Amino acid sequence: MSDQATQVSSNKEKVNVVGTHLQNNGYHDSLPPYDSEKMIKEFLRQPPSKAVDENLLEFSEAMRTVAKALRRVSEGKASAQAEAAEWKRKYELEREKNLQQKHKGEVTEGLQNHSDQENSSIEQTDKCCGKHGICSHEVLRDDMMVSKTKFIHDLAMRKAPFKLLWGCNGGKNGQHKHDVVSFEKGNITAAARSSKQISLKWESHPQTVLILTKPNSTPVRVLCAEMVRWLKDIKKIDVIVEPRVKAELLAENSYFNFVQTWEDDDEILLLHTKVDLIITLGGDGTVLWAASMFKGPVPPVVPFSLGSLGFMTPFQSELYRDCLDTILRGPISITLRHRLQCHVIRESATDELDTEDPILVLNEVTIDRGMSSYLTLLECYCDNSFVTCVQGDGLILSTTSGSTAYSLAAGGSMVHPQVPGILFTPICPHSLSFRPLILPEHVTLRVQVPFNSRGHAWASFDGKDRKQLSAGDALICSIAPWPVPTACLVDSTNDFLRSIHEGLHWNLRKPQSSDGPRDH
Ligand SMILES: NC(=O)c1ccc[n+]([C@@H]2O[C@H](COP(=O)([O-])OP(=O)(O)OC[C@H]3O[C@@H](n4cnc5c(N)ncnc54)[C@H](O)[C@@H]3O)[C@@H](O)[C@H]2O)c1
Ligand SMILES: Nc1ncnc2c1ncn2[C@@H]1O[C@H](COP(=O)(O)OP(=O)(O)OP(=O)(O)O)[C@@H](O)[C@H]1O
Repeated sequence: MSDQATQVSSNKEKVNVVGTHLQNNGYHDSLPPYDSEKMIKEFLRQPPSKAVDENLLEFSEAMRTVAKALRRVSEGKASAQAEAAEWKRKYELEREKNLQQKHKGEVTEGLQNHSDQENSSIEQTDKCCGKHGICSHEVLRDDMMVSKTKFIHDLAMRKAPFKLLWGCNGGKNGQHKHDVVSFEKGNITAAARSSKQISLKWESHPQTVLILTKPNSTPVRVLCAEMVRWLKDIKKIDVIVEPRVKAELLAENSYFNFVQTWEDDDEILLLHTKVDLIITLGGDGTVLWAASMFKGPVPPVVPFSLGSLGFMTPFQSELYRDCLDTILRGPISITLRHRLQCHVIRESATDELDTEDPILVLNEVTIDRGMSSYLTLLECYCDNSFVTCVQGDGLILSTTSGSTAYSLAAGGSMVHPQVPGILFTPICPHSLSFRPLILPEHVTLRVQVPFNSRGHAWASFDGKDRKQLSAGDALICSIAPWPVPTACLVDSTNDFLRSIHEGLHWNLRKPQSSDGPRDH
């Protein structure tokens, strides 16, 4: 189209818009018959009418006001939803705490004759938390859930208690540091952070291990059978496996009759009350699988590598005896991997708390266009502020552990898993300036499919469990109160750097030789 033709066409659109507006406002008589090509050309040849210009200005001002009002309404809704999610999270934490206290009461009452050692370890824990306030007992203590029946109560009593300690450099007597910022004589100084390497110290011997395995793999099946024998015969440890694995073991040999499993999926909800340690045999997907089985607190995970990349699986399967010996003795360095807690809120929900069951992800939640060939349109809010509208293939909300997975492939940064934060990474955005963001861990994010979206969006959780999001549906996402503690081979930092060097060959380049030109 020539420039002139383009100009005429755009003028025609302008006249149509103005014409409609003026007509709607009762200006019938002053209007040119805007459906006639000839009259339009005539109209355009006339010098601009002051009345039309003023009306156009008034009209665009009105549109801007409407847009602002709509944005304010959306932000208000986002804020209300974020607040509701936050209250729900606080309520869940408070409930857990109360249950734990109630349980502690029951334990003390029922165990007056219990060994002094056991009682003193509980006291020590209270001291630790009370004194330093940052010990993770509140979240991770193994006996935290209430046992309503004697059965569960007994199981919980068999769990090996442990302590989590922050490594401190320079702190006197292992004193933990609280202040992030100190204020002395008007000078603001960042105090040394206490969140160094976390170590886990058993207070009694672990007694029960849950082994989770990648399906359909002969090496995994062979190793699993060998490990179960070793744990039972040499270490005298009880073993729990999935029903599928128990069937495989029994098909091999009736010796494995002692291995425990569950019959009903509801029993999975109570596993954390009796499992001291989880062992995974597989790749990163098996660690994700293990995490997904625990909707609340997660026992420490020891991931053995029987996959291809193994970002979260630092332990070599051939050396399992030495590794497990060290881990069962303790103390062990662990990485507390944060998870995201995701709620889908349907447009049809009657109130903001009327959500589907929350889903916890260790890597990421992805909202994409699924089978749709249209651009995804997603409105994003952070707490009560509008972030942006995503127009592209979708959006990834990732944990820092997931930063080396899908988010990395979509151009996000790699982040040390111990850094608390949420990665906001677009997938193929149709915009040149949409760079990925990293947001602080305390925010609540809301991603909504607006009513003018051309298609549905699809949310998937650690690459699984796809849910359709229709216009008006929203996904609310915040850091979950229950991290996944994974055992380190060396420590968090060493393991992370090793995984990006070995897994991704990060910044691998042939070294340049020293011969050739030099600065003098
Ligand atoms: N384009 C992509 O890179 C892409 C696409 C879809 C899914 N994924 C990832 O796959 C994950 C699901 O894993 P799966 O094993 O069940 O599926 P899968 O069997 O398809 O394996 C996906 C690959 O991602 C790797 N991976 C998983 N978590 C990782 C992590 N935290 N850091 C580095 N690499 C990681 C695995 O080692 C594996 O090689 C999803 O959470 C998502 O992050 C990646
Ligand atoms: N116990 C399990 N039950 C059902 N599915 C599982 C189980 N463990 C793992 N999976 C699934 O099997 C798939 C492959 O597992 P995993 O990623 O551990 O092995 P891999 O693909 O061989 O290794 P890598 O991811 O390192 O390439 C994943 O999608 C995971 O969700």
